Amino acid sequence: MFKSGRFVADALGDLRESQVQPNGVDLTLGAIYEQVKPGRIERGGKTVGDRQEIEPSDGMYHLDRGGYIVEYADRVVIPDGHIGFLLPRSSLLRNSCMLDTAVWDAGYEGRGEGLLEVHHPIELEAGARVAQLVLADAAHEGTYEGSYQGENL
Ligand SMILES: O=c1ccn([C@H]2C[C@H](O)[C@@H](COP(=O)(O)OP(=O)(O)OP(=O)(O)O)O2)c(=O)[nH]1
Repeated sequence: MFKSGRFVADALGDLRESQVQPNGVDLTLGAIYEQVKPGRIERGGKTVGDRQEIEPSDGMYHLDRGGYIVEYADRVVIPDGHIGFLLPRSSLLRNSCMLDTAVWDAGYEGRGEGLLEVHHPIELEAGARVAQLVLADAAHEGTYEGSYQGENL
């Protein structure tokens, strides 16, 4: 069963009321990076490629077509007994953009990242709501202990 937005908000704490939605909470734009060096994914490990931060002008990002790493401004906590899914705000889709996301594991805590695909130039304000996090009940063995634990805190 998916939890209510209020439940998700209580799990994360420290959110603006405008971020609380009926079925989840909206995450906001913290920083945007452009990858400049290749990463590497091996059978036993991985490396994230170097990136350069893009600076907003007067608080606004003016993005051309391309792929960008987005860091969310909000600290996410996935409580035991749950799994998180992050979905793009539909206004991004309606503006020819997509946010690609993965599974948020039980026990993860941090300011996570996603891939923003810009298929038509767009302007995004720092702190704008860009995605919605939902939580569902889930069985799991152990909790997240990977290299992204505690990232960007
Ligand atoms: O869109 C997403 C989805 C998940 N995460 C966070 C939460 C998740 O628990 C953590 C690790 O995700 P995943 O397990 O998919 O990463 P991995 O590449 O398999 O790394 P690891 O080996 O550390 O598990 O990253 C994000 O920041 N963005």
